[in-house]
Amino acid sequence: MKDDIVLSLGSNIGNREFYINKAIQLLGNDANILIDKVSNFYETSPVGNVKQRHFVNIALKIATTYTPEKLLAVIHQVELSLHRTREIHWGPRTLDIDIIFWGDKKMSTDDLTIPHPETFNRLFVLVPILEIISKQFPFYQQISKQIQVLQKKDQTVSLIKKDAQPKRLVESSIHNILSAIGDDPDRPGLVETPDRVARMYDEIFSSEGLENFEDYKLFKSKSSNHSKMVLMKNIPFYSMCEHHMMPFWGKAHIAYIPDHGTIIGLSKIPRLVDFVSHKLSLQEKLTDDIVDQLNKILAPKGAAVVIDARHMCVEMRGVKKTDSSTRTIRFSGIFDTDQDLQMAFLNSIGDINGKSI
Ligand SMILES: Nc1ncnc2c1ncn2[C@@H]1O[C@H](COP(=O)(O)OP(=O)(O)OP(=O)(O)O)[C@@H](O)[C@H]1O
Ligand SMILES: Nc1nc2c(c(=O)[nH]1)N=C(CO)CN2
Repeated sequence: MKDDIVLSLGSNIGNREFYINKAIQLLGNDANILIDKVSNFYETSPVGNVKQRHFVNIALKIATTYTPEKLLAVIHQVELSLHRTREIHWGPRTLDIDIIFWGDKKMSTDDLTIPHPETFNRLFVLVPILEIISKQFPFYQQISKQIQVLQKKDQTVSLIKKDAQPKRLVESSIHNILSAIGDDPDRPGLVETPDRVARMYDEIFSSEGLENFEDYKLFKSKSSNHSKMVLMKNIPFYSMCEHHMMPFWGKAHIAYIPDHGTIIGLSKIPRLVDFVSHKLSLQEKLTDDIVDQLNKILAPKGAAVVIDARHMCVEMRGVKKTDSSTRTIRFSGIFDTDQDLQMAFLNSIGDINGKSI
């Protein structure tokens, strides 16, 4: 990991700051990528002939063990996860990531040109980059000179107030809530609470904005055993209900019948449960999400999910039914029609009378 690699990110559809933050998070989650510096966020006028909304742009300095081609593939995957489609050249997008510099490397293939060919025509690329590179960076002089040239043209690039960035928005909202409930957000016990809650939200809502579970590997097996039920039970999860933003938590029991010997790595099933539960949801929705994702990924002959959960919004407020638990069940494919299979699944997870978790 030696070259300073510089990326430019832009978004002009939906919640632009959210998409940019999510992309930073997804890139940072990759074990082969180290995020070294993140620039401020800028609102920029669209460059090119397409009439469209203003963009939010930032620059990242990263290090990676990937080759440029492999990094481009990872970038395309991140763009895809964030609903990026390629319709209009230079047109609106939820997210665009370009590789701008790779140290002082110059290369050009059918798929990749470094430095990015438009770099020195784009103020929205250069201004954020200048902020995160050192004076020793190979293109430093050229970048700062070209910024002065472009500033005389019609491209606008203005710093977005830090308060408009998602983490800051959560912090200021929590600060307001603390005041609104009659507490003093500035007392010693609470001064760090907004920052703590914002960081916690990053963790417990890490799947917000992501539709598809992608962290899995499928295997093909010829063994006839692999047409039998695969069942994983007692998978613990924590989620937050979308009605009250209060926790609900419990255990998921998941089974599927492989089709044509296609199976999924076992550790990926709990990861799938984490994926669907790390966003605002409902128990019913979580149950459906697990089945739907399994169907999408594996196309099994059938899938079955039982979730037993306790809900803070039922126990701590309103009806206050402490210790009550809720069971949701969903079958698909042959589980839907084969009652023997349903019973086999329910018997295997035990406790079909729904004893508390
Ligand atoms: N340095 C680079 N960084 C990212 N993509 C590049 C680069 N050089 C060439 N490409 C190629 O450009 C293709 C189109 O990229 P993309 O759809 O992001 O274009 P665009 O955003 O419309 O235009 P631009 O790349 O000028 O911002 C990519 O599939 C990739 O193969
Ligand atoms: N301001 C701004 N304009 C653009 C951008 C962008 O990210 N920011 N991206 C484009 C295509 O890559 C085309 N035009």
